[in-house]
Amino acid sequence: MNERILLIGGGGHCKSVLDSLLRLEIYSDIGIIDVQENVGRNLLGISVVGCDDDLERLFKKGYGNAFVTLGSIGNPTNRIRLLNRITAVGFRIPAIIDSSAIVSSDAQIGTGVFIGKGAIINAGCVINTGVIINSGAIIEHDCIIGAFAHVAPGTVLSGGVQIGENTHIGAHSVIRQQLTIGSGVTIGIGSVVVADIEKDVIAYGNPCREVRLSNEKDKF
Ligand SMILES: CC(=O)SCCNC(=O)CCNC(=O)[C@H](O)C(C)(C)COP(=O)(O)OP(=O)(O)OC[C@H]1O[C@@H](n2cnc3c(N)ncnc32)[C@H](O)[C@@H]1OP(=O)(O)O
Repeated sequence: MNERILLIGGGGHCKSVLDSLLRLEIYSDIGIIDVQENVGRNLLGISVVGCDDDLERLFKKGYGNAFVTLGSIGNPTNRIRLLNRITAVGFRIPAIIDSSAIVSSDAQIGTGVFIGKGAIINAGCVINTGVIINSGAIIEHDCIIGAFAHVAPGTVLSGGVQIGENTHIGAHSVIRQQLTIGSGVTIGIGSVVVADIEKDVIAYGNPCREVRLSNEKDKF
């Protein structure tokens, strides 16, 4: 346990990732990157050691790993920007999987992926770069989750579901087997999805219906 890691973004999602990380006991030194006014504060006993402008300096100081801990509900633009930034600096970017999650050895997990407490990823799944599989989500066999998607807590993806890039699946939703949900979609909390959903829409309800197109106002 002699590796050091920076967590990029010190809000609520960081707290979840940090809690998982502390239980894993992989890293000897964890630092948080946040806005300038938060430098010196701490989260779960871990210090905010700098802001975005300090990344190069901290990399040279020996923080070899970094992980984006900014959350998103619908628009992952900032998560993508930060992942590109830490990649450019040269950090190694791990996947972080909570010790209580069950992940099939037959699943492929990309870099920068977070898998939260009690989540299940079954055989044949592909979880692409920067995806968040949040607490208690069940991703059944052969699902493919596009980069930077967020599957919120308690969601159930039946077998063979495909989720597009940047899509948010609202907490406690259920998706019928073999369906495809496009990229840039937000599915509302508690939805029951029984048909494919096209890209760039907001959809919710039981049965889940496309309500309107995604636009900048909607993507919060
Ligand atoms: C760890 C974490 O916390 S992860 C985050 C988990 N959270 C989520 O996943 C939240 C996802 N977001 C949602 O579900 C949101 O409700 C959205 C994106 C679907 C809609 O948000 P908004 O556009 O702000 O909708 P708003 O709250 O104004 O509601 C508009 C209407 O839609 C209805 N509505 C909103 N969401 C839903 C939903 N999920 N199911 C059914 N109806 C809904 C509202 O009741 C309202 O109806 P009305 O016009 O008859 O009063």
